[in-house]
Amino acid sequence: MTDLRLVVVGAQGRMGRALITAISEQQGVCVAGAVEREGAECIGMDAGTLAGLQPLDIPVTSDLDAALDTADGVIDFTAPQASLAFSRITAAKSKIHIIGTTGFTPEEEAELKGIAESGATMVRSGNMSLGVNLLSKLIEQATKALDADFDIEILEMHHKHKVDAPSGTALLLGEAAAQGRGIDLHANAVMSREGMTGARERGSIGFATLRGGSVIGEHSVILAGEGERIELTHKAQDRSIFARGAVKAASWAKDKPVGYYSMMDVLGLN
Ligand SMILES: NC(=O)C1=CN([C@@H]2O[C@H](COP(=O)(O)OP(=O)(O)OC[C@H]3O[C@@H](n4cnc5c(N)ncnc54)[C@H](OP(=O)(O)O)[C@@H]3O)[C@@H](O)[C@H]2O)C=CC1
Ligand SMILES: O=C(O)C1=N[C@H](C(=O)O)C[C@H](O)C1
Repeated sequence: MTDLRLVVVGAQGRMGRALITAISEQQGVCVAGAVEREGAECIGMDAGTLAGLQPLDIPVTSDLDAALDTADGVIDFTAPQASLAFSRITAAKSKIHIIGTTGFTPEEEAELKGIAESGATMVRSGNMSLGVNLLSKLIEQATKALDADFDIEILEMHHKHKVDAPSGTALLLGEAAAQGRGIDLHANAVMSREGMTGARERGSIGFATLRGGSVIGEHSVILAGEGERIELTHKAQDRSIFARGAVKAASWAKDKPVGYYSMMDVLGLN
């Protein structure tokens, strides 16, 4: 069987380089293209060299449209507006589009879903790791079993370069907690606290964000009751967990109909 041919967009980024490495290491897939923004200093450079590997004979370009002519799909960990622009291309060409980008507004998310349904086979998740997706299932079970006497608080820490908050993972875990409790996340979320906030509202879901250093990604969901506290935590130690998850999603998507899927679909956890 021929390899699944994948283009990495945002090739120069932290995740772009981890993706080139993960695709190169895995059987059944290959790097078919590497795309960066027009004018980026890495345009023309070899994708393998960019990722710190042996040369792959794939030069970085700024033209996703052309790169996709000889590829099956795209893996995209970039920025919300870039992912939206790329999705119009993947949908027009009926390709696989795996999106790890976070920080979409609810309106942008709805737009992305509509574009996917018009032609792409899209998998999008705020976290592509097996561990976080399994954790979200455990959180759903825990919040289903415990009533609102247990306060739900979600704490996350990431590296100093991260530009969106709360993280995509924190929101994903918040959705799982809300789902377990049978409530709407957005109606019950408290995204930050400052000053005379008043006492905590029963049934709300609180978020707290820390940023610093090189932390790859750490998330805790705390269920705080009277006299006891449960903490469910995931700590990412290497970006390869996200990259391997994204490659798995692309392989899974290969024979799936056009549509908008999540990592829970890929992992059979839905
Ligand atoms: N779902 C998951 O499992 C994970 C998600 N993420 C998410 O992935 C995204 C990227 O993270 P990270 O790699 O750390 O960020 P980086 O800033 O290191 O990388 C993003 C890359 O995308 C490029 N880019 C942005 N806009 C465009 C464009 N229009 N055309 C081409 N390239 C573009 C950037 O180029 P430039 O620098 O020129 O802007 C940069 O090279 C974030 O949203 C992050 O939250 C990260 C890890 C795991
Ligand atoms: O920006 C990052 O680095 C990460 N972003 C994702 C998120 O927003 O949750 C996933 C991971 O935690 C790393």
